Amino acid sequence: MTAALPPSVTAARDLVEPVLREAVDRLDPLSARVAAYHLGWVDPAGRPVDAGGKALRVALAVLSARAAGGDAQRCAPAAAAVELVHAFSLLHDDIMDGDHMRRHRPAAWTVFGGSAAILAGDALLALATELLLRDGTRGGVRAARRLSAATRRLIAGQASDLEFEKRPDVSLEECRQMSADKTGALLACACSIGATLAEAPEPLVTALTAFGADAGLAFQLTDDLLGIWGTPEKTGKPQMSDLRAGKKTLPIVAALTSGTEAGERLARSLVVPGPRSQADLHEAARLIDEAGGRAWAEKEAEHLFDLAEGHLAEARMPADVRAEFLAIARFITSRDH
Ligand SMILES: CC(C)=CCC/C(C)=C/CC/C(C)=C/COP(=O)(O)OP(=O)(O)O
Repeated sequence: MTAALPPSVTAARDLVEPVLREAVDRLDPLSARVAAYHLGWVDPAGRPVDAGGKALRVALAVLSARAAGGDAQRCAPAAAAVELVHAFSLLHDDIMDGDHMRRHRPAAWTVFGGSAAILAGDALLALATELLLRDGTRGGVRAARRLSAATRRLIAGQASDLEFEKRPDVSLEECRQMSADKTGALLACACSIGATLAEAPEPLVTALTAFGADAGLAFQLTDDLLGIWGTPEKTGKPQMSDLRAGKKTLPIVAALTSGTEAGERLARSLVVPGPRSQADLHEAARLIDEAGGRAWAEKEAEHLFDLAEGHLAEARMPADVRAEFLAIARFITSRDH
């Protein structure tokens, strides 16, 4: 069953959006225009719209402050910083992958051009650092260090993702590491940044980080599944673009390494050079399913949800905060967008 976006996400977005808007307003006019479009606040002509992302990382960051008994308002710049790193990564990812659609709209680079989109991404990354350094406490410095380390892992994961496109022999373990870096590291940082800022006891920060790492990998597995079998009307992105680009996502690698006849046939079809027809892509999706890649990914996402839940059970925090963390983790594994 598909879970709905939990209400805590909307409340956190309302808290953090003014901080994001104030930060983006300080950018040069071109970067500010591209960023406002990419963040879903305006249309290409600059008229106000409401077309943003799900704001999951913002919600997780605010929850992590509440888990530590910290002040949600004080955590808003840190939550905004995490969202800005996420926004930077999507802006650049669409350029690298040549993807034309993001969040049901033309990707920013198709509207403003690649150079302007690259600059806007760079500007968002710089803003993220500034926002974190505004909190001059020891917790603020630790939080800035953690976000910087997570950003380095996100970049390392993206580097592996690109490299794997050209390699037919990627192992499931390599693919898992790439996904943990590309997506899990920032989710883990979001889940612990508020507690880090509040200088919470180390066991709480460790448990929240572990929760976020497992939920983050489950997030990427679900994203990989939606990339093949999702509905573009819901995801806001074209179907099959990973397969078209030769990406080694987890369900694909699980199928390729399954030792099945379908996995062998999939491997042979993926090494054929040149553009793939819609029929070829549907056949590849069928082979992934037949080789067990889809079932494996669904089961693995469920297993990671259980692990994430276990980490939360170990941590001391108010019961309502735990319930809200779990609702987001449940959304992550059963979402359709
Ligand atoms: C350095 C670089 C270019 C890195 C790219 C890394 C990258 C694209 C990781 C994918 C993460 C992911 C699944 C995003 C969708 O998040 P979401 O569904 O929460 O997005 P939303 O904000 O649109 O809801």
